[in-house]
Amino acid sequence: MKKRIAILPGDGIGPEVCESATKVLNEIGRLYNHEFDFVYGDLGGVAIDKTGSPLPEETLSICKSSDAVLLGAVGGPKWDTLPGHQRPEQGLLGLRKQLELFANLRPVTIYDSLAEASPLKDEIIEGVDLLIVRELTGGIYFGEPRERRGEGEQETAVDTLVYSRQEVERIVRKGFEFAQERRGHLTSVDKANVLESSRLWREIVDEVAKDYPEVTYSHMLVDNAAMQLIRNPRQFDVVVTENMFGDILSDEASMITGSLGMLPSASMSANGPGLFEPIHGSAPDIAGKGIANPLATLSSLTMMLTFAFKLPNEAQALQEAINTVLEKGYRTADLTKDATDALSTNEMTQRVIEALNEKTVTA
Ligand SMILES: NC(=O)c1ccc[n+]([C@@H]2O[C@H](COP(=O)([O-])OP(=O)(O)OC[C@H]3O[C@@H](n4cnc5c(N)ncnc54)[C@H](O)[C@@H]3O)[C@@H](O)[C@H]2O)c1
Ligand SMILES: CC(C)[C@H](C(=O)O)[C@@H](O)C(=O)O
Ligand SMILES: [Mg+2]
Repeated sequence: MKKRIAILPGDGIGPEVCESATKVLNEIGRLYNHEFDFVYGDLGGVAIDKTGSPLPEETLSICKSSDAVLLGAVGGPKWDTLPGHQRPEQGLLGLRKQLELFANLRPVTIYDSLAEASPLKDEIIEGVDLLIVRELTGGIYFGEPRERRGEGEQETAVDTLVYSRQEVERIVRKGFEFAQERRGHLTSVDKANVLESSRLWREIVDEVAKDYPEVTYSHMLVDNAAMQLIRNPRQFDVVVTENMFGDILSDEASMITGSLGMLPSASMSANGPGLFEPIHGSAPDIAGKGIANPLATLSSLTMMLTFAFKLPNEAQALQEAINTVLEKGYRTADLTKDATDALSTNEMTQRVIEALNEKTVTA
């Protein structure tokens, strides 16, 4: 199989984790006889520095003409003082919007061998397997107007939270579809006790539910959901929620697994190329040190192999390789208290490549 993959390393640790991903993809290509062609594009701060824009036209066209997009991360202190609409993060938001990536899947799976890395007790995290389905192209991230008004004591700032019926319905359907394929339970998270947009969301969930009679579902307010994720994460199968709630809850949920460096994501449109990225950011505090955990990005590759390329065997092999390195006790610094034993990004990548080879040889 021949596939073209747009690689957008971005800023901070983005290039470090993307390098890990391209090495692993090359190895999968070699072992399973696929040709993965990489086309590189600039996004975020690096793109601002080169072109003045966080999302250059060329990057967009590279993505549109590829079979899948891999993204590292964007942003960092260097660009923090730019006005909102010129920031690196706007490049990512623009890309999501332009590629119509309305459905963001963030699976939270526990690795038994990593239990000690989680701040939660073993009996709370054991067996956790949930999927956050986050709406990605609407809500307060994109509503207009977004502006500052007035000056001095009179100054105000405005963000707008808008959802159309169509935007809500298509993501809620995704939530029900995934629940149907999984354990058959959907939790819809909103703030319907306060927000009008959440009341519309709730109505639509009740309507769409009629088309999925085999799925049980419930509504949960987002503040309670934040607490329940820590109290009893096993109660969740699929969580469907709007853009900002999904952003916050997924970072929180990553700590059930032990580290933000573990959580992958896939962003899907109705038909165009999907975008695959770790949920973490550019981690300026560790950028350039070669110590970032690449496993969130490598897990995002398993999602790419599954969803974009329909290569379940290769996806499974990579997932098993990740399991193997963790079972063998290999840890990057974010996953261990004993920093002297911590592996670098490159060493962890090499261990995954070795595990892939062991599996293929013994298969
Ligand atoms: N998708 C994205 O591109 C994305 C996502 C989130 C944040 N950001 C941006 O990243 C910048 C930094 O944001 P932040 O510090 O709030 O969040 P962050 O996710 O970059 O980092 C939060 C903490 O987690 C650690 N961490 C994150 N990923 C890690 C990894 N793979 N291995 C080990 N440790 C890891 C960091 O070192 C840091 O201590 C901001 O500009 C923000 O806007 C970008
Ligand atoms: C960088 C930022 C715009 C982004 C978001 O809020 O969606 C990030 O936090 C994420 O989770 O992908
Ligand atoms: Mg986030």
